[in-house]
Amino acid sequence: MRIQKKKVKLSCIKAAPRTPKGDHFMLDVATARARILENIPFCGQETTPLTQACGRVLAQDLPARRANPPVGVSAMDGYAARAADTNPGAVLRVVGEAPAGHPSGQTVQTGECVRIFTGSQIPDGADTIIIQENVVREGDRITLSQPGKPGQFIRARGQDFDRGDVLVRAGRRLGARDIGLAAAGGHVWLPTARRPRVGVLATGDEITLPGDPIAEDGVFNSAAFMVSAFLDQAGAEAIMLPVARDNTASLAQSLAHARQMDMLVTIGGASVGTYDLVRSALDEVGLALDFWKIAMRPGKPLLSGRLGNTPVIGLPGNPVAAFVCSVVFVVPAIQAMMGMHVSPQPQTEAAILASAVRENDERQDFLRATLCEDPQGGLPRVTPFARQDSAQLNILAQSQALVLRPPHAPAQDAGTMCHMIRLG
Ligand SMILES: Nc1nc2c(c(=O)[nH]1)N[C@H]1C(S)=C(S)[C@@H](COP(=O)(O)OP(=O)(O)OC[C@H]3O[C@@H](n4cnc5c(N)ncnc54)[C@H](O)[C@@H]3O)O[C@H]1N2
Ligand code: MOO
Repeated sequence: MRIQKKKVKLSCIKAAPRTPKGDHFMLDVATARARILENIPFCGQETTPLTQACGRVLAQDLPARRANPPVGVSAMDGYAARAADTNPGAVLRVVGEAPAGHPSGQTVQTGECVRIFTGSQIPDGADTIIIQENVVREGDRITLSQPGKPGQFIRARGQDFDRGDVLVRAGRRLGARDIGLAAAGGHVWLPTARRPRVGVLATGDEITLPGDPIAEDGVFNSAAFMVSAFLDQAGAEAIMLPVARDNTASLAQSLAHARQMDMLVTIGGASVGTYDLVRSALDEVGLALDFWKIAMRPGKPLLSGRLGNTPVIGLPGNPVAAFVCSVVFVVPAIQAMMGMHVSPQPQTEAAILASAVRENDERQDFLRATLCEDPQGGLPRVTPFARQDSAQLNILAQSQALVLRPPHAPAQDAGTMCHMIRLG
């Protein structure tokens, strides 16, 4: 299968949100995610050397260029013989030797054998391997103490895979084992999806680069570093843009380069304050807005749209909200852009609540939680942190899971089941 450049359904993107319900309307999380994913174009492919392909996404099915093993080979050090000759006590004549990589070229006749090693090609006529521990050798004779069964210790040609077999499917993010398999199949260059170039644009007058002099009320740019690291980890090439200030001129200057990116992610300035200007600045440069505001905590002022062909996701400025929205929306969008299969619903796991939770309001909650595996193999137990403020990075960093709570979920006691997303 070759990944086709996905036709973008531009019809879905209109100059105005598809939900003309006013600025108080919040789209549900599942619909927001599905709408982001349905408008993601494939980022294109390139050829990558095998040595640099780990972590990249395969863009075409990879057929084996030859069988593995390419010929029948021995799985042990010993003697290749005819099984019919190998009764215990039988004496065979050693007529040759076949080190791995040096086939003997002989045909084993009745009463004969060939000295053989692990990985050596099986000589014609032989159909069994007698391991060397089960023979006594004197000169060019061996005396057998064990019989040999046909096929014993022989790896048949193509036992692992045949020529033309698909080794790795398009859309798979390659791990070390896939690299080994591709190498075994004779590939040294792989067709991979390009790493999507994602512009990460933090905004705000208070936002300062770590290391720079900082005002008393200044805030270090944690969110852009965190989101960029997370996107790099997911296979993208995050490009951290200079921080835009809270004025339309600065935002317009930063957004001028956005169309050269495969995706633009803004951070902050997404809410309703006087200086939350990201949406209006994006409007100025021609954003086709799909939606703004979702029923999610953290993450309410999330924005999605398109600048020309470049998908734009506007993340809330609170760093925890920016990260959780990256888990639920941005990384899946990057994965879809690289041709990976992404489910419209976030992949969750069942877990047991280790502490009680309150009833929920209209926003779907993603509670930061610690996780404890059950040594008996039952469901893991999750404990949401008491403090769920979306500015608390320390708690986010200690979290191992996000516990999902649907809108209007009733209060739940400790010991009841819930669903969670495991954090890596
Ligand atoms: N009246 C209302 N106020 C707010 C609402 C609302 O619905 N009505 N929503 C709240 C929610 S929810 C969120 S989330 C925030 C998001 O606001 P913005 O996206 O406009 O973000 P900012 O105001 O720019 O920043 C919020 C907060 O995060 C800090 N920040 C911003 N960028 C970064 C960064 N790159 N690294 C670290 N920290 C960052 C910023 O200093 C603020 O403290 O709005 C609520 N308000
Ligand atoms: O998205 Mo906000 O972080 O709920 O505060």
